[in-house]
Amino acid sequence: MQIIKNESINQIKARIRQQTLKTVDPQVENRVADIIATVREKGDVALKSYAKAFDDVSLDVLKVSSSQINQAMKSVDPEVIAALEKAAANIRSFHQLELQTSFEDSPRPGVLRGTKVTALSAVGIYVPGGTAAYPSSVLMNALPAKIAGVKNIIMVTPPQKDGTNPVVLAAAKIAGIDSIYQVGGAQAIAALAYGTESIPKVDKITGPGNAYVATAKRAVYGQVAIDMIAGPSEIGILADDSARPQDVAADLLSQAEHDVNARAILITNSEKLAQAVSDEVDKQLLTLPRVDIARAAVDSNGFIYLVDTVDDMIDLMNVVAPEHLEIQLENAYDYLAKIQNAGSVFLGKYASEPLGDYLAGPNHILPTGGTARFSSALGVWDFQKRIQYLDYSQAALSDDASDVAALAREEGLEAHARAIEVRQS
Ligand SMILES: NC(=O)c1ccc[n+]([C@@H]2O[C@H](COP(=O)([O-])OP(=O)(O)OC[C@H]3O[C@@H](n4cnc5c(N)ncnc54)[C@H](O)[C@@H]3O)[C@@H](O)[C@H]2O)c1
Ligand SMILES: N[C@H](CO)Cc1c[nH]c[nH+]1
Ligand SMILES: [Zn+2]
Repeated sequence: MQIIKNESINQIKARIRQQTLKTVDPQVENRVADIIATVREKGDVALKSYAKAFDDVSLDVLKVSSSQINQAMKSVDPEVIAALEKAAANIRSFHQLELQTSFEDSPRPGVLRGTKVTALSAVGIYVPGGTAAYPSSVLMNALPAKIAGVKNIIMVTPPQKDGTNPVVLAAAKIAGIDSIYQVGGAQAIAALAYGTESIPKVDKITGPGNAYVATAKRAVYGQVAIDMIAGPSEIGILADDSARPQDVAADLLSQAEHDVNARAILITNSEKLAQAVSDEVDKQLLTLPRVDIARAAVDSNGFIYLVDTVDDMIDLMNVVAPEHLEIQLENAYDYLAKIQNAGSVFLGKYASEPLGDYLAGPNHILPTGGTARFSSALGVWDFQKRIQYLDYSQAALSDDASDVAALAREEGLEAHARAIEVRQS
């Protein structure tokens, strides 16, 4: 990892902003625009042809049958099923707390105001599956949608040579999802946004994916809703001399191994830790099965920033706005109040990031590329919407009529004023 030292805070901020811009690639944008246009024009034919081109899989049918799902459930190691069940229970209990409920008030006699919360009707959940299968992303996507009460959940995941990964199908079964299509990448997002002969069009698309998936979600926004830009994984770590280099390096690599475009950033006030972590990363890399992916990520997006104070460290990390933020400082909880921008925060030396990826309960579908400045973790709220309503009595309308009419005429909107006044006669 590159160690950046002897630079001013402003110089480092400029560097970080420059690196964040790199997460939007114009070449990927053009490729994705082309894929979306082709899926809109050719539907299932385009999906099957992209499955062959990008995933090297020839498909007759896109939908996974219920017998395949049931068979998968039986074929998976019971220990893995038990771990999935435990994760599902934790994710459910955490997300249950996010459920928004309807409310109403009556500010005075004759006036009733309210907000009715409903579930979205149809959502598409993207489960990544290019370089690895992600059963955990099935649970993270589907369980909040279920808690919200979404009736129609369509899951898409890239096709695999030997059929969809059985653990992914088992996770779908545990989450209660039975509408699963073998389609990935930008073409899957296009199919969910516009519909094809096999795949129904949805109201919102959620879920993580690589740069093609994230760029496609950005491109179809407006035609459908999206949850956020949840692209290649990122980790930012704030650590001082009290942290163990081997822990910090292991956690940096845990996200680097996701994608060649993953980002791994350490900000520290300790030169000793900076050097030790850099050495540890080089050492631990060599023993990872996904060494090529992790090395590419670390070489292009792995940085260690050395600054003077903990306040500077936090200030810079708020500019990075990482998907995951670990605080490996003494009394980590005390720093939480100063964190403005991060997808999810892991406090102290034992809250290692993969706990959140799999089991603890908070969601692992999180904003990347600096979008944690304005986006949040996937939650039940993403699958709910709100309808406001109003009820007035004749007397209450009379009380308010002249004020509404005055404001309407001030805006030059005479028909508005008359709609109120016609009820006075
Ligand atoms: N931010 C989050 O919340 C979060 C959570 C989990 C995973 N992730 C990220 O999800 C991603 C998973 O990536 P993945 O690649 O393994 O699976 P993926 O499902 O995201 O992407 C695979 C698909 O990408 C498309 N593709 C690949 N190369 C292409 C090319 N050259 N042109 C056009 N399309 C192409 C193919 O259709 C392929 O099926 C990683 O980046 C990981 O970091 C992010
Ligand atoms: N770290 C990923 C989010 O960036 C989530 C994940 C799934 N499996 C393992 N990790
Ligand atoms: Zn991960």
